[in-house]
Amino acid sequence: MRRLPRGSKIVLASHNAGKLREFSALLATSGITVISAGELDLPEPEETEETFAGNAAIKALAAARASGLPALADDSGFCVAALNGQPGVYSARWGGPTKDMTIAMERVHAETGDNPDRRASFVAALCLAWPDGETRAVEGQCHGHTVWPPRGELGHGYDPMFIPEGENRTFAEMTDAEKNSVSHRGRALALFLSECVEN
Ligand SMILES: O=c1nc[nH]c2c1ncn2[C@H]1C[C@H](O)[C@@H](COP(=O)(O)OP(=O)(O)OP(=O)(O)O)O1
Ligand SMILES: [Mg+2]
Repeated sequence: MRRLPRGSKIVLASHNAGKLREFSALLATSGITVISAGELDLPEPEETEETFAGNAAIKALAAARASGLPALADDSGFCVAALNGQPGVYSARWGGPTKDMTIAMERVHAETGDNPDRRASFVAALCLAWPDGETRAVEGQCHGHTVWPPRGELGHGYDPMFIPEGENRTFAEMTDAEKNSVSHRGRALALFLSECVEN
């Protein structure tokens, strides 16, 4: 399996500002230079797969082919036990056409109702794609539980309604560095750096 040389320039195949901010902090000391899909004006492909890994591959391959550079995509979501793992790969779509995360959190709350099972987790699948079509995937998870009402102004997405195991603050009450040290994305990226980048 091909590894990414240290010093590589890659495309971060995401249009999500919150993810991009977390990735730039996580990659700051890696020696990898990143340019975002937005900076290259790359389109957002349709996420037609039923799995995080499948959708991450769609996004990474589209960006790698369009840019001629290796591309790293993140497909992630919020999986609520009381909702049989929903919204899952539909997490962004639960926010409607404008991806309004207040609407998405309210829908999770409404559909959970008075179910006492508050377990939830975040999942992030990362896919590195090369312009010739080779791909490499890793996954990270972060388990915890939901709270209502939402708390905190930091973070993004469903962060204000999620408390990771061993914490009493929501992700939106933690700094990026604190969140990255335990999050699904932080864990997936640590695996990516150890398995997919030359050391
Ligand atoms: O750390 C997180 N903290 C809170 N919420 C999160 C997180 N990670 C993913 N999420 C939510 C946001 C979005 O509703 C969905 C991802 O959807 P997903 O398609 O992967 O991303 P996206 O459409 O926002 O941007 P893009 O596809 O361009 O990367 O899960
Ligand atoms: Mg998306």
